[in-house]
Amino acid sequence: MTPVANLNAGGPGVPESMGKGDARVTARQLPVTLISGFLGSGKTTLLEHILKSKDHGLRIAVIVNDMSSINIDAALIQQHTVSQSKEKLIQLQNGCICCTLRGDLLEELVRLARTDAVQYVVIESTGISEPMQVAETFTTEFSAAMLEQGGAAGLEGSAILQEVTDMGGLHKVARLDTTVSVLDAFNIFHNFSTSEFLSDRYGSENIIPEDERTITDLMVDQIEFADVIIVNKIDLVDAPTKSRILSLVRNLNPSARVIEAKYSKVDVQHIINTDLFSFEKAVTGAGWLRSLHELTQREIGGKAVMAPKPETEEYGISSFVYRARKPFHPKRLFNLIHDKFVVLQNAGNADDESQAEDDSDTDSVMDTDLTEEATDSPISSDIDMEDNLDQKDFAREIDPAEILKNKKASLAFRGLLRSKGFFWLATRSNQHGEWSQAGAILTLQGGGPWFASIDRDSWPEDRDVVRAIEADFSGKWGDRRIELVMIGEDLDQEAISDVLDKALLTAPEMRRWERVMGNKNYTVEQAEDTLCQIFEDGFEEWGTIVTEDESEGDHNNHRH
Ligand SMILES: Nc1nc2c(ncn2[C@@H]2O[C@H](COP(=O)(O)OP(=O)(O)OP(=O)(O)O)[C@@H](O)[C@H]2O)c(=O)[nH]1
Repeated sequence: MTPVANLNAGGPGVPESMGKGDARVTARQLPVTLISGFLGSGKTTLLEHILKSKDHGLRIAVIVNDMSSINIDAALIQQHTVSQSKEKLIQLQNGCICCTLRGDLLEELVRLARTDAVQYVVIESTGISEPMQVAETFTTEFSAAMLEQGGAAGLEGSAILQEVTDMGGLHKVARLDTTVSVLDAFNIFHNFSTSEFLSDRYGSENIIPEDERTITDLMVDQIEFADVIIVNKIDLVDAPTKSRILSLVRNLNPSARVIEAKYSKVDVQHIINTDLFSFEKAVTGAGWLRSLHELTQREIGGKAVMAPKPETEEYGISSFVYRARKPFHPKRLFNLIHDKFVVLQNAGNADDESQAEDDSDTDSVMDTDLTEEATDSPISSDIDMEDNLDQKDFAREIDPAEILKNKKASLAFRGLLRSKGFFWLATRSNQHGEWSQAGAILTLQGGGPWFASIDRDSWPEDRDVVRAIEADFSGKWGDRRIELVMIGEDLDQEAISDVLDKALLTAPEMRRWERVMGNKNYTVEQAEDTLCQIFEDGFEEWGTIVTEDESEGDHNNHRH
């Protein structure tokens, strides 16, 4: 790395104190801008633009994955510094596949922070990384967890990890200032209508087998997480498409600064030293999801509905919240979604063995004598027989091309680009399900417990939080409910609500559900077993409930 002359005194990188006598103490926090974006979206073009720009007046160190891709001329090197690092996919214990910064990058950041040579760092992350996971690298918890698992994960540079942990985490020496996502305007809508996995597009040599992420999911992550979104290659789309894109991006991330660009030419002041990044904001989920709690009453289609404050309803992009205080019938939900979405279950927690066990468990439940509740009246009388599917149908595989066709042909779902929230399944009365759909891919997995199903002693202590929880309670079943935010183009709210309503328990089924849940002779397990016999449930097991404490820092577990 080349130290550079002409220090710009007084910039953000100037150390407050260099911790005399102890090389490990570093008082300054080196500000960092993290650039994400799909391959070919214009990240390298942006880096070159930043390096050439005189507007920031800073000496910047750029950390890239592939040095050959950046066209660095001698003049740029003189003013700045470029180093290379590789990100590496590792599997964390919680099953999450994280594209994280390797030890050598940590080392590089610590080293840069200790010198006066640079005042700012820009990291170009690979096209396949989720910015949230790179951002997590800047937390104390991450350094500690990585240190513990360093050996197993094959992580190099554990000496520096130890040092970073001792210092209290990377954030003591480096500060994430801004996260930027570069979007390729030409491809954005295409990326919403594909069922491709990353490995389909980028090949198995670049993507490890455990990586089950899809193109659409990754793009949505990159949009929803960013402080600044650069809609690049705007020259390649016509004016109406540009308006649709900007409207979609604003709906997906209302709090981001959205900038249109050609060849990534943006005012660098908008992406350097903005102080926009907040880890707290990032972990509480996408802006539009937070807006669940900032609802306004609006009139849509002649009906008064609660919906998030719309950023725009222009250009046909809009959003609304689907809500229900009844659970889904598992099989009817499955019938509704299985041929219109590629349904991924327990993403990142793939455990085929436990699934095999679960299957045998289900069989044994079916073989045992029905419990008292289940036998005291004919089960089928409450169920619409037309909806009955064989157990094996839950495992029916449909060609993704057919799924895409079906989704396009579905009045309810054809315009749906993104939906997210939580749901209540009749057979899983103590745990909420997490729903996240992006384009053709719908990911379903188990979340935390319903607060109504746990002792108040186990609730968070913070009064405001308790008040918020209580505000979600309604009637006998507490906070059990369905809340799904839908974002899309020319959304037919009535059609969506109608098909989802039809997947809920009917009134007689609900009475039956309530009888089982109200039966004091049942343990929790017996009640669930009984419900499983009444309402066929072939979805994969959700596994044990993750409590709020355990899931801290787990970006997938946005409860509110
Ligand atoms: N038409 C057009 N082309 C652009 C624009 N921005 C970048 N490009 C071109 O798109 C191609 C990819 O740009 P890069 O900057 O290399 O993209 P990247 O995101 O760094 O790509 P990877 O390094 O592969 O991840 C290059 O040929 C650029 O010249 C733009 O705004 N309009």
